[in-house]
Amino acid sequence: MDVAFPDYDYDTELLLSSDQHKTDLFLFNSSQNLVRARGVSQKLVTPLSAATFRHDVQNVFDAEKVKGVDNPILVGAIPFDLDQPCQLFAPKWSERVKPFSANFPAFKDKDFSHHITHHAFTPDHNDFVAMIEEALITLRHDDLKKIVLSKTLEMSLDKSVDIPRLLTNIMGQNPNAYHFSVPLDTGILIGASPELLIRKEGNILFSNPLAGSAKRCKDPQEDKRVAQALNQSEKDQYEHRIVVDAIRSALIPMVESMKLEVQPSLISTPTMWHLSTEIEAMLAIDSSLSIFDVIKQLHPTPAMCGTPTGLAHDHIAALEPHQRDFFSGLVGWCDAQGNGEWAIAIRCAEVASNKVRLFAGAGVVPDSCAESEWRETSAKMQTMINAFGIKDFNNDD
Ligand SMILES: C=C(O[C@@H]1C=C(C(=O)O)C=C[C@H]1O)C(=O)O
Repeated sequence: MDVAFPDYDYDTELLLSSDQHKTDLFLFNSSQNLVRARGVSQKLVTPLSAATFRHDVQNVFDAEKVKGVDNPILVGAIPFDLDQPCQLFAPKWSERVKPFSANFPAFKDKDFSHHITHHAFTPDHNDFVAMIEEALITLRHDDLKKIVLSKTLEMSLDKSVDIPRLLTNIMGQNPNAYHFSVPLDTGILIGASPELLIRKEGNILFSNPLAGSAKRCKDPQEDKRVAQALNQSEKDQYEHRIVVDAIRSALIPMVESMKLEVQPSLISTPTMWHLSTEIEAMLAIDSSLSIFDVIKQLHPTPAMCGTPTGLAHDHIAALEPHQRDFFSGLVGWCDAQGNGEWAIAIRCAEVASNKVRLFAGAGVVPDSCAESEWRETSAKMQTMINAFGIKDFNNDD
């Protein structure tokens, strides 16, 4: 396939080379940075919640510096549950360059397609509805205010997935997303997330939480109506406010100042509308906080978990029949100065040869409807279904 990357003085052959299928190639692309890394110099699996985490990170960076790496980085994935092991690594080779420009060409690789030979939702449609209804009872009688519940779709495909082509297609179909391809022990975590938990550059923090969603429509007028309805939906505004309030409260003790929009704005992906709030905050100039310290205070936000966090976490463990692992966790990178960028691992797939697992979650508040949440999660999965070029599958069933 012939793809031109404008304003990009880089060897795209190498970027999208077939080496991507090797389990040691990492990519993270945002509007600010393109980080690529290859080869594992040191692994770091310490859970973020462990008392030794900060120390272990420092040891990795110190050892890299001894090896002669001037500005070492750590890249990889952090699980949804911070008590579980991370999969981070200091790469043998890495670079952080200008990202693909905003002119990144939207395109679709029409010849890239897959057929599903077997699939299974966990929970299935009936069990999902029962799970949401159980959550709704708890929401009405407990201190729980919001909970995010999810489903997974496991698929066997007719052929092994060509990861570089999948990544190209993901980027072409979702030009404004956070693109990532992260090697895990069990496969490759790859996707186009619309949501940034945190970016840190010096003492400036930036977060862009999303919550409140609607499926986009093909008809432009209907699509506009859907967006307006989302903007005016009290249920979705409430769902969104919970997330923004939680992030603001977590940041306040750490920062000197903060700027955020009073009202959320509407953003769209090719498949979804979302309510979005941009939050910018300044740490004290002499702050020694690293991006991991900030993540520990923020993650999981009520966009991925619920509120109050601990209670929502316990209910998720009790209600969801599957393990989330890295889904709704974080993917990104961090340097030795504590800067970095971590997107939320959603609209993504875990791929191992021809086996694929998708995931989608939705925020549940007292006014939620179980069937609507099933449809919302199906619509969210469509990002990756489209990226794989899967056409003969109605994921709403
Ligand atoms: C959990 C997902 O999405 C999250 C949940 C949203 C919601 O409940 O409205 C919106 C965006 C994300 O914060 C997902 O895509 O799987």
